Amino acid sequence: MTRSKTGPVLTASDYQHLARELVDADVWDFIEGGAESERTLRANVSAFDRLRLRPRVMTDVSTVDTAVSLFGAGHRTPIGVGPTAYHRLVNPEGEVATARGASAVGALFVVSVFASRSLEDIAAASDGRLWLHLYWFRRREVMTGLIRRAEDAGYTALVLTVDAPRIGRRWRDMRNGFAIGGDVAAVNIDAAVMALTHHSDVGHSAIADHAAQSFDAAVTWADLAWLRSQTRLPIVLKGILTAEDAALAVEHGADGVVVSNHGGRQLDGAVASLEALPEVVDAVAGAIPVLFDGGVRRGTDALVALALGARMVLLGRPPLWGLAAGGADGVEGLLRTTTDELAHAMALAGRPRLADLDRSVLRARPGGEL
Ligand SMILES: Cc1cc2nc3c(=O)[nH]c(=O)nc-3n(C[C@H](O)[C@H](O)[C@H](O)COP(=O)(O)O)c2cc1C
Ligand SMILES: CC(C)CC(=O)C(=O)O
Repeated sequence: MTRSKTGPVLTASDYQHLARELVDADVWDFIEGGAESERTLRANVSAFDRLRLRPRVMTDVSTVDTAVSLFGAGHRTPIGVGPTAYHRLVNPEGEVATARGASAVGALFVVSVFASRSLEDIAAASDGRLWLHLYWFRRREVMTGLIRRAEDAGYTALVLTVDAPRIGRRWRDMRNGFAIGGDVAAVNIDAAVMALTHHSDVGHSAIADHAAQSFDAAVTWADLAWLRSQTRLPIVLKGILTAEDAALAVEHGADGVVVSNHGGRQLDGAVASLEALPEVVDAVAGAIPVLFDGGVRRGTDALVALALGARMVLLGRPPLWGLAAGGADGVEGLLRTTTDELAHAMALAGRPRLADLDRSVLRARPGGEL
């Protein structure tokens, strides 16, 4: 077990405290921060406090099964690593260490298009549960090149993030003049395309300036047909928060959606992820899997999202805390801890299989709503 100066590392919050000591202040702000006044960032976490669990008893919980399959592939836990950019900001091995940690627990790892290690090196370190995340670049050949490489390296799905036609106004990054430091880079994309990300200018976020230059903000639902024509891999849309968009995603042939507000980093004031989950699940009505991210910090949070209809839960910041605190072992420890907490909660809630998790597990606190 990992130990810190103050005792054993038992929870995601313990990893967070360890990581904070080790990460440069501007990088810490980049990781922890959200858009503008960070209302949505806070709401993502506090939304879980409004629900209570309704445990059932005497249901034989002698074995608890957390295995789940998606698009024909098995995962040992429904808790995966969501796409986050530039893992080398917190550990020299970067995404290669993350892949090793995720593989050790049989968890999905969604690799960011802004990964700081090559897609091929990450694949070589993984036991194969990898998806590739994409933004929609103005230069579509950047996307097609990445898709070919991901297919060749054995990535099994694409995650297109649709909530970032531009990057949210992240005041911390703007004040810090945050830019990506010299020896860290988005190595899977042509350096000329990424040049602006290294340009520090107080009052500006370099990653926001880069996105304004290179992301295609004109994309509409009709464009999805082009992406569909480029690959046979399942396409999952990340950043869906409404029933309307969930229905459009199904109509336009998406293979899955991720209910997400990008960890409160895009539209400040947007609905908390957890609040949006029921309407998206209802609108999709079982047609495609619904995944979830935002504010999951404990196994019981994952249990709540799964009970509301998520098939899988992704973590954004917590794996970065694990990676900063302990490299591959830290990622493994963080994911194992959170999965163990989930299994424990399933046993004590009297629901030993993921299929047993439904809305009957939950009730709103008095005065609240589901
Ligand atoms: C440092 C950092 C980098 C991120 N990079 C990306 C990214 O490249 N693409 C993306 O779709 N989402 C990105 N996200 C958002 C996460 O995928 C995820 O939606 C969010 O962090 C989930 O919330 P959580 O941190 O509360 O778990 C990033 C988040 C953080 C904290
Ligand atoms: C480099 C950024 C554009 C990655 C991202 O999506 C984020 O920081 O939230």
